[in-house]
Amino acid sequence: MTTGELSAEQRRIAFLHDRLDRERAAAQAAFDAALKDGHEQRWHREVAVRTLSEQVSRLNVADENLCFGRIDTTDDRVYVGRVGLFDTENDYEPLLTDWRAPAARPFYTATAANPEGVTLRRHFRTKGRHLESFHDDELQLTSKALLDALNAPRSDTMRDIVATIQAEQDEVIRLPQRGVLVIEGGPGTGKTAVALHRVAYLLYTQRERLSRQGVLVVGPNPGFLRYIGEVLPSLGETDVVFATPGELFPGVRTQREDTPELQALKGGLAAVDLLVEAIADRQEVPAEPIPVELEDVTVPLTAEIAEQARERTRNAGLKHNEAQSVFHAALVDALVGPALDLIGEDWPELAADVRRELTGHPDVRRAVATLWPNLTAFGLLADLYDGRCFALGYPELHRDDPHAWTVSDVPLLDEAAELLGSDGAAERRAAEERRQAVEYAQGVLDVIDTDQVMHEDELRAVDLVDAEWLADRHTALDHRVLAERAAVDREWTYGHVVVDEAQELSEMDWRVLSRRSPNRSMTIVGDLAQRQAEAGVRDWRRVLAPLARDRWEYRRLTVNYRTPAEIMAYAAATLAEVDPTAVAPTSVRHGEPPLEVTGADPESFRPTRGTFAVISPDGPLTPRASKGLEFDTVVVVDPERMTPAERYVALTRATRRLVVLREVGADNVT
Ligand SMILES: Nc1ncnc2c1ncn2[C@@H]1O[C@H](COP(=O)(O)OP(=O)(O)OP(=O)(O)O)[C@@H](O)[C@H]1O
Repeated sequence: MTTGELSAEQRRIAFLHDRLDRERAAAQAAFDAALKDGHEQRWHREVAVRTLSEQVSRLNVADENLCFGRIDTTDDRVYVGRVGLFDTENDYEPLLTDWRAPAARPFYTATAANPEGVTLRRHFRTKGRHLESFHDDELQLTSKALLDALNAPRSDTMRDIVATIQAEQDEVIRLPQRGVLVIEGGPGTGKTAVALHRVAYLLYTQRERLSRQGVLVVGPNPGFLRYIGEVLPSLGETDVVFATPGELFPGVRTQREDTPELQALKGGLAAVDLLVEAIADRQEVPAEPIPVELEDVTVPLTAEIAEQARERTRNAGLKHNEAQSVFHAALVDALVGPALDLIGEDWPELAADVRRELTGHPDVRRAVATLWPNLTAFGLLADLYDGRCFALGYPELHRDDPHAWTVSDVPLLDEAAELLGSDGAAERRAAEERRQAVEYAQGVLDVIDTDQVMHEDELRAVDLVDAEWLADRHTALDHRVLAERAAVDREWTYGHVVVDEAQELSEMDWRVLSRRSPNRSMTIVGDLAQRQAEAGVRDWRRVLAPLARDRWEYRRLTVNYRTPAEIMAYAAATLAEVDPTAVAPTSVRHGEPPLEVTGADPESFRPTRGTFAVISPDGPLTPRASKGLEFDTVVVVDPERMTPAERYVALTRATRRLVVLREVGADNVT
């Protein structure tokens, strides 16, 4: 690196920052103008405001590490960065190429064996707008830039890896979005990083469609979602919904986890049959006849009559709630004959009169509400856990507070909602929202109409549009952020779904996800050797067969970017306990061997620099909660009290130093 070359590159980078500033100023000015624009129709203005504000935020995050690389081929030079910048005065020549664009690809994939025409690959190290240094690699696999990135101390949140994506990762990131993609790899192979960069890549290539439907990223717990939450915004992407499996049913608050046995029971496919039974159990026949007091006679609604109506209704094959009106009609049908017998007279209109009286009769309505009640998913499950489970032969489902929802209840709630069908609440809510929208629109039109004194031949707003039409336009452009709209709508379907730590999900969880992704465009990320949940995945094929039939691809990542080789070698014995045939990923870095100590205070290992965690079966960070996370220094307390899979996860969280601590009392663990 000569001084002349460095200053030439410095000038280039300063020039790119200057361009970025100009583009940002132009986007900001257009955004301000769109906000103030009173002439443009409201919905056009709102679309413009939204698009421009997204553009401004995308350009805002590009300041840090704007340009991080350059590739030269025999006839071209490409600067690679976080966003694309173009020379508007020169036929839109690219000045900086977005890392996701095809032209940037050789930056990640060229190797000495397969240079793809690349004669030079240069990595820049910048601080703010200043270029501190650069280095050229000889297209070797582990470049200095990668090692610098991996050796840097970690922070509380994961960072993006755009500057150092490796070839095997790049291939996965850019795979076309067809069907389901499973990415498997050992600890630290960058599965999470790759899945998130893949989301950014898909949003770049299909922004229009994906930002309308949104992308859902499912992670194991809120701590993990906080840890990965900054990666996509740092890449300028915000239309992404993050959720844990326990948050996938709108309105549920999960307070705890079930025992492993209950998780297995609730997570297996047999739970669908259990719910079907529980619903059937709510379609009752009366123990004692229910009197229906007609004007002239009292007809007993007997068990036989109810049974007859129930069979007819069940044969109609509708969902429970949607079948309630069928049951009502069937019950009336079944009551007409006995009523006529009791009246003991017969004239042509009598049957029709009796039928009319029965149909509107409050006793019949009340009987319908008892024998075939309208049910919510919450109501069905709470009633099951409260006591009905005994009669159904599942006493273990009983709990004192039936409303204390657990994470494994969530797929049951979703399945129940699916089986029950609409209870009418959503329709009633939608009708009320619609009524309010029309009322509001009418108010707007009234104001416009009275505000302006017009000549009588002039067309007025109310001559051109009516409140219904205006309300339609308003509803079509619902500008709540996508995450807010999706979170409250159980039937929301996403353009793409990413599932991280996917090995933990039960068969019932997969059914929920398949309902959120009817086009089955999914990226599934996991490692079977790290599975801790009893009801989790043991074989990808078993999960994927009902989900995607044969429309899925499988890719494996093989290089460990987190854990030094010495720590991986130590964890190998545990991996063999989990699965003797499993192969550990190859670490890129070396470091110190793990330290084994007995009876010390875990806090005494807290380093002066970098992140630190104590992973213990008693917490505060349990092996389960440490899934997917990493820390510079990790103390693993009493690994023998962990299952092999828990121990494997705990031992592979350290980026630098691992201490294995035995025989400390729980009191010592803070
Ligand atoms: N190409 C890369 N350049 C720089 N850092 C990388 C690269 N690939 C992965 N890393 C880093 O390696 C670490 C591990 O990555 P990540 O958490 O995505 O792995 P994982 O496969 O999901 O691990 P686990 O299965 O243990 O959860 C992270 O700090 C990530 O930023």
